[in-house]
Amino acid sequence: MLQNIKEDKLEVFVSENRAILGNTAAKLASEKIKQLLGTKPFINIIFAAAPSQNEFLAALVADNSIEWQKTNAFHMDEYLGLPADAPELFSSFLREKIFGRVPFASVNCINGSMVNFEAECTRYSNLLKENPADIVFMGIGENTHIAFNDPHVANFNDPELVKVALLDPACRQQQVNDGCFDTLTDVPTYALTLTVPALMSASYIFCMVPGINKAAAVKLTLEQPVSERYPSTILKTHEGAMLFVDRDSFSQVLT
Ligand SMILES: N[C@@H]1[C@@H](O)[C@H](O)[C@@H](COP(=O)(O)O)O[C@@H]1O
Repeated sequence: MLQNIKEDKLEVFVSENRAILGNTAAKLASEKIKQLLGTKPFINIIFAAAPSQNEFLAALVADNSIEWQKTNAFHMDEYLGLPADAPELFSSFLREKIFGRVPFASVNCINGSMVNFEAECTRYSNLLKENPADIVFMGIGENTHIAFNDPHVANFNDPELVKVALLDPACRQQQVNDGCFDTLTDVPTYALTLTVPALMSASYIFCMVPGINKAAAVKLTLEQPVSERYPSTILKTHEGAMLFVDRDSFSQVLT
C-alpha cells in the first residue's frame, strides 16, 4: 500500500498497480463478507461489470474462504437491445468472471432483452427492496458515472431504484476503448441502471478504479464538490465507502 487517505467520509487506498489494487480490495471485501455473515444468515451483493473489475473479481474468486452459498448476487446495469445471448451483455461478463464460478445462493440478473422495460425496472426494483444491499462492488467511469448514471441522468434524489438511461457519448466511447465493442455504433444507446440512491443504500461500497484512463475521473471525484455534475463525488458522503486506486489512476490528484 502506497498511501491510505481520507477525503470527507471516503477512505482511499492507493496501490502500486492494478494487480495489487485487486488483491487489496478483494482481501478487505472477503473480511467484510465474513464479518457480515457473522451477524446474519444471508447477505446481498451488487456487482459492477467492467474490465476495471477484472483483477478484483479474479482475486475474489480465488479466495476459498468465502461462503458464497450464503450470498445473493445482483448487478447494477444492463444494455437494452442486445440479443439475449450476446457476449457484450453485463450478465454474460459477470457469468464468466464470477457468477458462473462460485456457488452463490442466488444470481439475479437484469433482463435487458425485455420488450417491456418498465416492467423489468419494477421487477428488479422489487427484488432489491426484498433483498436490501449489504455491499456494492463498483467502478467509476471516465466521465465519473457510477453504474450507468452518467452526469446528464444522475439524480442524487432519484425516487426510482432502477431506471432506463440514455448513455452519454463519452460513456459509449469508453466501452469501445475498453475493448468491449468494435465501434461506437455497436454500443447500445440505452441501458437499465440502478439509480444513485439504489447504489448508495448499501451498507458498504467498494469502488475499484485502476488505470491511467481513470486519472481525470479520480481527480474530479476527490477534488470537486459533491454534485450530480460528477456523479462519483457522492461517494464522499457515504460512511462505508472505500475507493481503491493505483499509482496511475491517482497520478493527477494533488497531494
Ligand atoms: N457497466 C458498467 C458498470 O458496471 C461499471 O461500474 C461502470 C464503471 O465502469 P468502469 O470501471 O469500466 O469505468 O461502468 C458501467 O456502467
